[in-house]
Amino acid sequence: MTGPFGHGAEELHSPGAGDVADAELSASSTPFDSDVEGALRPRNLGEFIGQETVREQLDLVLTAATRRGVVPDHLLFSGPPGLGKTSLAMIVAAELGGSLRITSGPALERPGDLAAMLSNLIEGDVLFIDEIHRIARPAEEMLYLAMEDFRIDIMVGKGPGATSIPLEISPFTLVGATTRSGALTGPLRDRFGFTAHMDFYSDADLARIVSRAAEILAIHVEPEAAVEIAGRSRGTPRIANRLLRRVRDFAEVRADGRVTVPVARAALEVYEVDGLGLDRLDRAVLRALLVQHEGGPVGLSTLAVAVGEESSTLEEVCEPFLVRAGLLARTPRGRVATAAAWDHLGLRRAERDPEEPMLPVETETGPGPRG
Ligand SMILES: Nc1ncnc2c1ncn2[C@@H]1O[C@H](COP(=O)(O)OP(=O)(O)OP(=O)(O)O)[C@@H](O)[C@H]1O
Ligand SMILES: [Mg+2]
Repeated sequence: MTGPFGHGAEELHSPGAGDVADAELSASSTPFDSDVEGALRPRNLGEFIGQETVREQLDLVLTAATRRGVVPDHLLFSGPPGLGKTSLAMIVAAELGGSLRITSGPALERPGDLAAMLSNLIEGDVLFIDEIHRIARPAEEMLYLAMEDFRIDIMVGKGPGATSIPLEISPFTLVGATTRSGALTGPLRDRFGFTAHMDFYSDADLARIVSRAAEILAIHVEPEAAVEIAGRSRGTPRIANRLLRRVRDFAEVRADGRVTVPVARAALEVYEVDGLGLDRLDRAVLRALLVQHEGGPVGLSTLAVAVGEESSTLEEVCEPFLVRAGLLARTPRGRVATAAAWDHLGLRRAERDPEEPMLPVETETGPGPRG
């Protein structure tokens, strides 16, 4: 079917857009995972476990606005993947009784895409923009006016004859989520009235999350086994829920279906999740750092090439946890491994002449890091 919008629709499938979709698939979860994730999402602030500070602050913002009868300020949730940003956005809409419109930075390539969403909002709606740091510049500029004055300017025509028509939009609350708040421009960041910095969860909170998920999925998990799974979940609820499902598979196929500590341990060994919760990619990164680069310092992009991953995946997914676990440090000269990293992989640093300069690091695959 070809119509006046045929061309526009084709633009959506430009190679660039395809790359984005692929990157998203590999960086987050498979469609099947997200189905189950939906069932496990906390539905209100009371069900949301952990992040006490964020919960208290958010509760105040929402309660105060509701009492005054106004729409709450725009909210920004920042933190590594899987910590509950999308869940919190859904909770905000539920607590306010408005409906939730979901989009993402990469989907808002042209300002027209955003204008369509904004002009369809009704008062009290929550507009959720995931990965807001990836929004294209023209759409971002439209957002400034929309966030501040609940107004957008629609451009009509092209060239010198173009005019802009102001359009009122209904008061709404924008909820932005980002894994890289540092990548947000100053003007955009300044327009949020509240920023929630989500931190990794404690093992105790993760154990509660595992037990809650086990109950919803009707899996028998002993309390100590929940603690065992929690300890290997890299401080991340999404990983805790995923490990629980893999442990359940193992328990059903190789045991009597009940998850005990020995069952959990054996299962996690099969899935190559080690005692600290490092997975295959985390270990590959550490190994490249230790073996190929003698513990660093080495640039992030060099490490990414060594393990065949995108730099952004390393930076947003692996690195925050490796730093938190005390295995990796960031220095102005690059990433360095800590003593704990050598111990964890059971490797020993080669004896070296202390006078010998640390850089540049040459590897058998070619010259060392550039830039
Ligand atoms: N505080 C919590 N209590 C219980 N379950 C949680 C909590 N936070 C997250 N989860 C679970 O973890 C899953 C992932 O959370 P969510 O999708 O909200 O993360 P996210 O921060 O949006 O991740 P991404 O950056 O990858 O989009 C949810 O499906 C939910 O089941
Ligand atoms: Mg999300």
